[in-house]
Amino acid sequence: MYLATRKESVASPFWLQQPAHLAFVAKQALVAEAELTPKPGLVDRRGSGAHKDLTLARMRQSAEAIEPFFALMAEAARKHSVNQVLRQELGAIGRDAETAMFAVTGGSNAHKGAIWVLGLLVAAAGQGNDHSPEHLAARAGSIARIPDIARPQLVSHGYIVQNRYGVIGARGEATAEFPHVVQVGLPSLRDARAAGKTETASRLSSLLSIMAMLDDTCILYRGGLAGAERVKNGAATVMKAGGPGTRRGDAALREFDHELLQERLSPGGSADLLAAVLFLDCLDSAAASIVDDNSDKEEKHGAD
Ligand SMILES: CC(C)(COP(=O)(O)OP(=O)(O)OC[C@H]1O[C@@H](n2cnc3c(N)ncnc32)[C@H](O[C@H]2O[C@H](COP(=O)(O)OP(=O)(O)OP(=O)(O)O)[C@@H](O)[C@H]2O)[C@@H]1O)[C@@H](O)C(=O)NCCC(=O)NCCS
Ligand SMILES: Nc1ncnc2[nH]cnc12
Repeated sequence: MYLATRKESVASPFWLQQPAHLAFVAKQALVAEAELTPKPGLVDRRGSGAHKDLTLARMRQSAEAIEPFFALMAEAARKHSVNQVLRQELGAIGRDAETAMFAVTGGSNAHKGAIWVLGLLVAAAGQGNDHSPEHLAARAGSIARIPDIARPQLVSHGYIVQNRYGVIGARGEATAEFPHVVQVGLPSLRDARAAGKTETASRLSSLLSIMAMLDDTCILYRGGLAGAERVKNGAATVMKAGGPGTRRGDAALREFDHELLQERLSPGGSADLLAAVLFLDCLDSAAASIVDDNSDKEEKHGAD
């Protein structure tokens, strides 16, 4: 049986490229991220983590509310090449999605970063039939590098932290073509699966690997440089202890979660990037399994 290898370019069938389908996969990635338990400092099935204004129900409502906007982004991307007109349309749709998110969450910021990250990846996926993670991240990066000329001058947490500490933040992650998604989170997810870990432990491993490396502006805003250093070290300690799904790794994870709750630190940026990992993994696996199925049929025909 022919198995597509990761380096090969796998053409996705047309239905995988449909805006509604891409939006559904993006929404599911957000719901899967929110439901993944136990995540350090974040909202999960156990409760609100280090947040006062977010709950799992609100995260789900937010994901539902922004799903139609992902479909509009994919639709816009089909109509244009990577150019300024597309960038403006995506920016306008993204801001409408933020408004819809704030409306259903009563003003809480559940998914602003995710609208940005997944919006760009959905747009990239809407533009063609190569759904390999590397290709989508590169195309999304080239959209993100086009200036958003209609952007209102907002003093966001990310803006404050970028000026204070010189980190690149959510915008820099995208313009650099999502290194923490493609080079850190996705390999970690797949390595953990290959090592026989459960899907939950594999997703948690992916999250912790990202947390150990990312300059998360949410952590920096609340905890400063010292807090950010403690979070990176804490996540690395869990991974060095064997990672989630091992006795020592789970014990280290419990301790780490406790520390984040005490210090009110929540890695929202890392959570968004985990959702991006799950989105890319789903598209890639779907395309690869379809190639696998078709090739199997071709082989049988050949043998007849
Ligand atoms: C380009 C934008 C991302 C705006 O950039 P800016 O730097 O101004 O960003 P912020 O408003 O601070 O939001 C960025 C969000 O991105 C997530 N994030 C953080 N660090 C990283 C990173 N290194 N890489 C990737 N992503 C990162 C994070 O989102 C999550 O955290 C949110 C909660 O954060 P915050 O509000 O700070 O914290 P609270 O707990 O609510 O506050 P307090 O309680 O402490 O007061 C949560 O939403 C998660 O999603 C950052 O918040 C982009 O948004 C933009 O330009 N949008 C305009 C529309 C557009 O063009 N859209 C494009 C569509 S394709
Ligand atoms: N699970 C989660 N908890 C808190 N903030 C988040 N931002 C994105 N996902 C999150």
